[in-house]
Amino acid sequence: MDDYKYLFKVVLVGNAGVGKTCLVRKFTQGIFPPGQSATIGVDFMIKTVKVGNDKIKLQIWDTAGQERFRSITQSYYRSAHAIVLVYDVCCQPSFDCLPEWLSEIEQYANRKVLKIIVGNKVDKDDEREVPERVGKAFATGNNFDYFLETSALDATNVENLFHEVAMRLTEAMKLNDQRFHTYNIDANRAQDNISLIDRAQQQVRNCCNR
Ligand SMILES: Nc1nc2c(ncn2[C@@H]2O[C@H](COP(=O)(O)OP(=O)(O)OP(=O)(O)O)[C@@H](O)[C@H]2O)c(=O)[nH]1
Repeated sequence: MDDYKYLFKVVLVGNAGVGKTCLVRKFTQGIFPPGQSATIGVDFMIKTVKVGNDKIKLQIWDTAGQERFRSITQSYYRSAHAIVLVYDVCCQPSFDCLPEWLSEIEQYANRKVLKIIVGNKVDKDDEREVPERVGKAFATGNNFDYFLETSALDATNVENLFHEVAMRLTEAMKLNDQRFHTYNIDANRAQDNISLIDRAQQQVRNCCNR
């Protein structure tokens, strides 16, 4: 049976060629696709993970990094629970474009979206152009919720990335549920109060009517 506690929509964005599709396929299918071609528009894959005893369904949207698809991909931001902004640690221009991606996120995504930044391709350490501390500083300085370096090729941190997303969203959702529950209890109490007042007024009215 397809039972799960929550379904979360996770959207990957970032420059063309940074490895978004490879990250998604490594996580969902366990493979590093050879000769991965550029994404056209958007694509999505689903994987269920466990957070504690809860089954969480992740609907992972892989968007095209190419500029010509930007207007299509922008429409996927709004309903995202989490946005994973990916750059390539061996490609300085992909890091330099992060402010542009950030302003898109701020413009199109929900204000409360979980914002994660990922530096991919750490397996090519000898070709690294962006030091880890620089990525981390960008993440902290721009209020990202989480920063991680990954490799879709050798699987470094790929599971960690999506599990962290699932865990943080589940925590947020449970907190929200609790608040909602408390709100309902308060609302019920308020109802009780109103009905008590009503009854009291009724009695007063009855008294006066007598
Ligand atoms: N060494 C190494 N190469 C990677 C890694 N991830 C992706 N690649 C390579 O980078 C290239 C682009 O990967 P994609 O996953 O297609 O990149 P993308 O971000 O989805 O690109 P668009 O679909 O055009 O936006 C491919 O040749 C991959 O084989 C990685 O972690 N390490």
